[in-house]
Amino acid sequence: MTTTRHRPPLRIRGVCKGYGGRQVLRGVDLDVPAGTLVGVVGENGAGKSTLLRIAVGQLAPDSGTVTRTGAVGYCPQRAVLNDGFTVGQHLRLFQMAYRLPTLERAGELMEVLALTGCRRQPVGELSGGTQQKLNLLIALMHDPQLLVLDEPYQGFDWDTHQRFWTLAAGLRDRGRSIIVVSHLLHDLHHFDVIAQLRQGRLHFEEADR
Ligand SMILES: Nc1ncnc2c1ncn2[C@@H]1O[C@H](COP(=O)(O)OP(=O)(O)OP(=O)(O)O)[C@@H](O)[C@H]1O
Repeated sequence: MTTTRHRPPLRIRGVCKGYGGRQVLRGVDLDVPAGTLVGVVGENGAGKSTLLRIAVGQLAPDSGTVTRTGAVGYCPQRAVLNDGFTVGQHLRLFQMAYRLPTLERAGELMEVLALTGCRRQPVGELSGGTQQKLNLLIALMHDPQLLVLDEPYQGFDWDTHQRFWTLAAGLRDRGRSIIVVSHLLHDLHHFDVIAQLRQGRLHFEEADR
């Protein structure tokens, strides 16, 4: 019998999904245990974003099951931000949504991602890479158990890109479960497990670390 104690924070079993008769996912199984950094790779259109949207519950599968335990942080491929609100207003909005007593963790992440100077700027005036930093910060600021990150570092400069990986490794070492969609070959060594999406199924390899 599977008990909650042994269940990984994310378990996906037999997930299938198609759009208008075109089958994209054909029976995906995935466990993301605590303290694991999983990379999801695959060619354009393979279904990576579809899988992540199903993993967080934003999209329903046609069949199969998804079980999650604990809080989830989701960084979508395209930032869902309001151009007219400042960075600080976004933080306060999500502080309420996540019911956080303080913005202490958000402040630490602002430092790590070099966002501190942007607090009063409206999002519509930020560069694409800076908007993406905020998109990522919003996924992390409640310190969730499960992190589901869809190409989270698009548009980051090299320094921020490196800091992202240090941050992700630190979270993994604190027992968080992390999935990252990546297109970048030089990032693969950061993963504990690489899951390649091919013809609607995941093919796994242990990463060389
Ligand atoms: N809402 C939708 N309606 C119809 N087709 C869709 C929809 N969303 C995705 N698709 C199609 O499903 C397939 C998988 O898309 P998805 O975005 O999941 O792939 P991906 O692996 O994330 O691609 P990329 O690497 O380009 O981001 C693509 O052929 C895409 O056109």
